Amino acid sequence: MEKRTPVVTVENVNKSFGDNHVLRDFSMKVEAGENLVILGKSGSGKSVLIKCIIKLIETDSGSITVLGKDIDALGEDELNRLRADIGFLFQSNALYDSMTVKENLLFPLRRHWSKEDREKMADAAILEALEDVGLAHTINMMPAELSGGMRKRIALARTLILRPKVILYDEPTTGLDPITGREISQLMIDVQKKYNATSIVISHDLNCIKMIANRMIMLINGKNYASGTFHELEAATDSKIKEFFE
Ligand SMILES: Nc1ncnc2c1ncn2[C@@H]1O[C@H](COP(=O)(O)OP(=O)(O)OP(=O)(O)O)[C@@H](O)[C@H]1O
Repeated sequence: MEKRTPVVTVENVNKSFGDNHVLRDFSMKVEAGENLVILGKSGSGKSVLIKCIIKLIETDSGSITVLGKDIDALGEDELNRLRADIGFLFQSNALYDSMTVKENLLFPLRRHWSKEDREKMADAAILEALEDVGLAHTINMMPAELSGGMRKRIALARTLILRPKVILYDEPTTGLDPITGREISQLMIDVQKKYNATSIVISHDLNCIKMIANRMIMLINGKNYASGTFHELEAATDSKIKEFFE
């Protein structure tokens, strides 16, 4: 895909829960190869927005196009195929505690690869994904035997195994110490370079954001309030933007 093609387009999206109007005519475009960070206060709707992008949550109005497909026009099978191209790294990692690292990585392949492909290629794919995150030696370990940073890496490896074109990260460094947070941020940069994936990252962590963001969007009062590079927004005089950097 050539540079500057929108990979995700969100147009005038509204989403309410009862009388809680979370997204208000929210619009954004994300271009191929970008590392876009969405910054907003707790409860501002960042998770709701990325869940709308993979249709885990239905919007009330507006449109969302991902990799050229209007997600509201897709049937269940097409939506599933599209979801294989979109990696979602949950804040909780969502690893299965009763499965080994290898079994955790096999899980998405069971859903999206044929039995024949799995028999031929799963072992090599699992090893490569683990090598990408520097954890090949943990292949037979259980998640409980790993540190928080290692679990985050395994969750990322499980996302990478399907070679997603778009990766959605929900607060990837929350709960990690600053050094581990930096390592994860560096890994996200490395992954973006290796696979030329497009990343949409929700984060409050200014150190992480400063490292990874090519561009940022401020989600304020349900709207795309401002967009720019870290340095542009850091230098903004608008009080609503300034408070994030203080
Ligand atoms: N399934 C749901 N049902 C009802 N309300 C919801 C649901 N999901 C989210 N909300 C509400 O939508 C608002 C935005 O939530 P969201 O999780 O997107 O916030 P956030 O910006 O990601 O916050 P944080 O940084 O704390 O994770 C909150 O008021 C939340 O209570």
